[in-house]
Amino acid sequence: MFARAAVRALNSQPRLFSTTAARNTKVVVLGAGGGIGQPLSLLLKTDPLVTSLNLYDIRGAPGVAADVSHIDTPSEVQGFAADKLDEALDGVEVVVIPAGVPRKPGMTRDDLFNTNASIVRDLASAVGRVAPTAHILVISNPVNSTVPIVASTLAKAGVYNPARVFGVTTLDVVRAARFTAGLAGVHPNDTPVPVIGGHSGTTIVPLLSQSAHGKGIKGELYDKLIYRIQFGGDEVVQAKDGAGSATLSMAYAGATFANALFRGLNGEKGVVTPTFVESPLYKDQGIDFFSSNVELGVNGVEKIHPLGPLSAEEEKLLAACLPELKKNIERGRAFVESS
Ligand SMILES: NC(=O)c1ccc[n+]([C@@H]2O[C@H](COP(=O)([O-])OP(=O)(O)OC[C@H]3O[C@@H](n4cnc5c(N)ncnc54)[C@H](O)[C@@H]3O)[C@@H](O)[C@H]2O)c1
Ligand SMILES: O=C(O)C[C@H](O)C(=O)O
Repeated sequence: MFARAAVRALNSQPRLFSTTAARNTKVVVLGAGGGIGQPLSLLLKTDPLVTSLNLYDIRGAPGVAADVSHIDTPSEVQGFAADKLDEALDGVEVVVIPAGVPRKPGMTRDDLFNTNASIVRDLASAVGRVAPTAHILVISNPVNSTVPIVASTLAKAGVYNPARVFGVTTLDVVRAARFTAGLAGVHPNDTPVPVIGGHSGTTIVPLLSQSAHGKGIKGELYDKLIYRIQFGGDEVVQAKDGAGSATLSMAYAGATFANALFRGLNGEKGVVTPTFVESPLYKDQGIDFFSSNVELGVNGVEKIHPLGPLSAEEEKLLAACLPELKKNIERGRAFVESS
């Protein structure tokens, strides 16, 4: 069904579904009945590295599971109703969380905080209790705050391992490659663009200077491309006109990142992609979470790569990113502390 790309080296564009060998991976999707959850569950069902797929939501997961389970791939699918969260988490190695409300036109991701913070905290708390060694992939917005919420919730329970908590920023990487390829007139596979920082507006920092085809884009075209990558989410929110935000491209991005993690857990070397994790890069400025190229391995986060050389424009983008990111992270942390 999907082109199987060869093992990707540093800075190459991650693709669905690269794999080198079979592996048993038990995965759960929390929020599987939603706009992202449904197509993401479909894609995970077709991932050859997934052997068991549990689908949980406060509504609709058993129906989605019955549907997806008919797809003729080897993995076993089970659906879990609202009161069966612990059963859904039992024995899982990877937890993917797209649960929570999406934006409507005029809203920022931060406007979702009041609803999604407690959803994510409560799910993280259940993961900490039932599957404390699982890897957690956070999709629910605002990612800049929900990842610190997951980390602080697990820390409170005494089970936090920073190598196992990931904010999924792959959609920014997917958009950067697609938009840059469109301008350069080349294939997106040939235009990987590292995207660093966080996942909202100006905290999204694309490093076009590190992209073979991006580095030649200058002036007004450069400004427009950066804006489009940073505010790609708004483009979809406006086009959907009140019916939500990106779901299909996000499902693709989520399945792509999950596959990269499965490959790392499988022992494959050189699996490198940007993700929002606890990071030493800006800790000296009080910023404990940051997205950058991360090597994924058998323990989750294997190595956080240095950013590499930045252009003068990128230094400016980063200067605008850091204070906003710091605020978002602190908001997430404070929420758990006061819970
Ligand atoms: N990280 C990213 O790049 C990215 C991209 C797109 C969307 N998102 C975010 O993903 C989230 C989901 O978006 P969507 O379009 O799928 O929304 P949606 O409303 O279509 O689906 C959300 C699902 O979560 C479920 N849910 C709510 N509370 C739950 C709980 N406590 N436990 C389990 N399930 C629960 C709902 O029943 C619903 O089925 C939003 O917060 C959105 O902003 C993130
Ligand atoms: O824009 C949104 O609210 C959803 C998501 O974060 C996106 O980037 O599409």
